[in-house]
Amino acid sequence: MATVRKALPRRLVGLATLRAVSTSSVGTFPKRVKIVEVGPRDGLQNEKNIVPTPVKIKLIDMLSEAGLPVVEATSFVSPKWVPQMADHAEVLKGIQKFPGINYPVLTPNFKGFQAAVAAGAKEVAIFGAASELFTKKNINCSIDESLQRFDEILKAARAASISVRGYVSCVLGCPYEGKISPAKVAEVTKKLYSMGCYEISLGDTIGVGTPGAMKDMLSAVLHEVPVTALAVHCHDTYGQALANTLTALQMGVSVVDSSVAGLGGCPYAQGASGNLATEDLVYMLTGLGIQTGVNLQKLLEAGAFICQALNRRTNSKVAQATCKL
Ligand SMILES: CC(C)(COP(=O)([O-])OP(=O)([O-])OC[C@H]1O[C@@H](n2cnc3c(N)ncnc32)[C@H](O)[C@@H]1OP(=O)([O-])[O-])[C@@H](O)C(=O)NCCC(=O)NCCSC(=O)C[C@@](C)(O)CC(=O)[O-]
Repeated sequence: MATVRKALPRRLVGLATLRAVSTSSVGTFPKRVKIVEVGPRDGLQNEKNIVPTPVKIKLIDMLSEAGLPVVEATSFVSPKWVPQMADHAEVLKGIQKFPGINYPVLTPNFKGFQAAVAAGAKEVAIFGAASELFTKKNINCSIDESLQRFDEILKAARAASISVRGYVSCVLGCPYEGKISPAKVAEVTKKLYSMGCYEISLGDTIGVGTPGAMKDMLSAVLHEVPVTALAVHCHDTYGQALANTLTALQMGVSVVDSSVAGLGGCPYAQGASGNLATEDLVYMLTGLGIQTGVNLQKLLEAGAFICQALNRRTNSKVAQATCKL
């Protein structure tokens, strides 16, 4: 009598069948991708209710346990502007610092930089934009003024041997100006690179981009800045984040920002939804045979932890498919 094989539970099929395949048929990809986990900062900064500091610390520790090489921990911004990040020093001091993992923090100005260094930051991130209006709304100055502030940070950081990452927001569209030209993105990115940022993350802040727009924008930026100094940071408002990221990988980018459980949004970009979910990114990269060093099971646990703490359903498709939340 033929044995009847029972179907695997649907929630297990994806993980059970997930295996690396040769990527030669789908294009050229980097062998390894560095994932910059932005959940504790970008993911939480927009939360209305203040998340208790011990929850933030536990989340970061769980993400470190999961093997993320970079976990953006918090922002040394004005608590009047972003109250959720007011506990920045306690968070940075309270987390376990795993060897080999970087914990950058956002610093909009010299005051924030000094506070970050005093709290033990070894890496900071400055954040500019390719849009005048967004820059004004987000950090209350013009693009030129922002670059002057960043230059001050970069000089002090160099003297203190602190690495500086840069962000350029609104690379595929702005909530206030609409269309942003790839040439403007390339110009601002080049300036941050020339000033000394070792890596520049190109942010689709409101998640309006499509793979074609990503290709056009990156092509312009790649004329000015080497691909090894670039990262992408895609919000998923229109469901394009994974496709846009894949396009960037095909163009040689090997650093990708993402947020556990797809949490996130910018307080000064209303309607923007969360980032690309880290779980979904790791699932895709594993399937492509691209190394990340991330333990997907532990990452799913970190996502379940923060969703429970926020009383929120996860935005990660992989987590939805594999967890009973
Ligand atoms: C830049 C400022 C401070 C200018 O804000 P301002 O009001 O022009 O600042 P100011 O220099 O006039 O100072 C006003 C008050 O803020 C204080 N202050 C001044 N600086 C700091 C500081 N660093 N830390 C703490 N306090 C600070 C300062 O001491 C003073 O206090 P008061 O005398 O009134 O008591 C403000 O606009 C700000 O904090 N903006 C941050 C906005 C933000 O965090 N946005 C989200 C991050 S960006 C993002 O999410 C996009 C990204 C990166 O993910 C990529 C993407 O998706 O595209």
